[in-house]
Amino acid sequence: MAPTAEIAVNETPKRAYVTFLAGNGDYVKGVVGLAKGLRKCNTQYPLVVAILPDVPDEHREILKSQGCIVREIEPVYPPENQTKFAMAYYVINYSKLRIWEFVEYEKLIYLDGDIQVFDNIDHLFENPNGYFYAVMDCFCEKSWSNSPQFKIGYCQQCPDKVKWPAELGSPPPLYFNAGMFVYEPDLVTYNTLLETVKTTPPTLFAEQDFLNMFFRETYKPIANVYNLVVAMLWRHPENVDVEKVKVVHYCAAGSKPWRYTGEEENMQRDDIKMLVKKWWDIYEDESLDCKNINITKGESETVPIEPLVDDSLPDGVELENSVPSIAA
Ligand SMILES: O=c1ccn([C@@H]2O[C@H](COP(=O)(O)OP(=O)(O)O)[C@@H](O)[C@H]2O)c(=O)[nH]1
Ligand SMILES: OC[C@H]1O[C@H](O[C@@H]2[C@@H](O)[C@H](O)[C@@H](O)[C@H](O)[C@@H]2O)[C@H](O)[C@@H](O)[C@H]1O
Ligand SMILES: [Mn+2]
Repeated sequence: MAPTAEIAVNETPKRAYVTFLAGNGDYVKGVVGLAKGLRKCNTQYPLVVAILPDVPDEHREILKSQGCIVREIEPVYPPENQTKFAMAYYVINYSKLRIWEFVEYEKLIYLDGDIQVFDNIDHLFENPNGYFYAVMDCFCEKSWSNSPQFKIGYCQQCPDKVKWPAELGSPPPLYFNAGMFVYEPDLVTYNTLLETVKTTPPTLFAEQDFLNMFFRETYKPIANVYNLVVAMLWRHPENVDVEKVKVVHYCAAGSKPWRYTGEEENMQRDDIKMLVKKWWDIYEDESLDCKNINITKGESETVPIEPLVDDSLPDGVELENSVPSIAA
């Protein structure tokens, strides 16, 4: 029956998680933590790391020893500009756009290196194709202070608290955080992205703003359990149930676990300390190191995936049904 088996294998849709690593600094710790966290929650899929040429060999070997698929990409730069990004280093984040070229995969989930996955989210791959799935961001942190939303005090997480002024026209379209998204790579989109970026004046949040503009028509919000931007804990606690959170995004100033000192604003919160410890528990767990894994062939622990029940979206925002697949 070999031919059927071969056809079956060829038709298996290739899926993976993908992250991005630049420079010779300490973000490699974030990616190692992410690789171990994905392993701990028994994902069926590999982690691809798109690296810039400046990532040193030593870091590349560390990632390979943790079972990552390491792929070097060329940088992508925005057009010459006088823009003051919210963070100067954001200019390198345009290189994330290269992951649309990974067309050997049918669908990918992108995760920033400062993200940790604490519960299996493989079911997100079952969401209907043709859309860009991501979690809505928050505009309340100081990093947004040069934005019109911040100056007005408007945030999409609580659109009724400070309403968008009618004189400014309709409220901005729903805006996602680009630290986590579900997408389908394809070369037409890839080439259009690269062409469009050449003529798009950069703005505060660099490639995050660009991706929000580019995918505005196909963006579908998913629950914040899939990308908890930690600032939500103090900016919109009413929208967060930390017990249900599956993915944590350590993007607030001072919250990167591998650099955590507890000195910055909000970093002495019990929930931040708990989430940083959760990250370290995985990072330091040697049983999760790739070389120590000895799954007997054919055995794998199926992770129960509880149905997503989320009532934390602001009124009027439709949530894409992230229907969990039944574990195979
Ligand atoms: O020096 C750096 C800065 C950023 N990144 C990558 O770019 C992503 C986006 O940057 P960051 O998460 O710091 O942005 P934030 O989400 O905090 O705004 C990181 O998660 C890393 O994957 C990196 O590899 N090296
Ligand atoms: O290059 C722009 C970056 O913009 C986003 O980070 C922001 C955003 O989350 C704000 O809402 C927070 O206030 C801020 O702290 C944080 O840095 C993405 O997480 C990151 O992947 C990347 O796209
Ligand atoms: Mn991030």
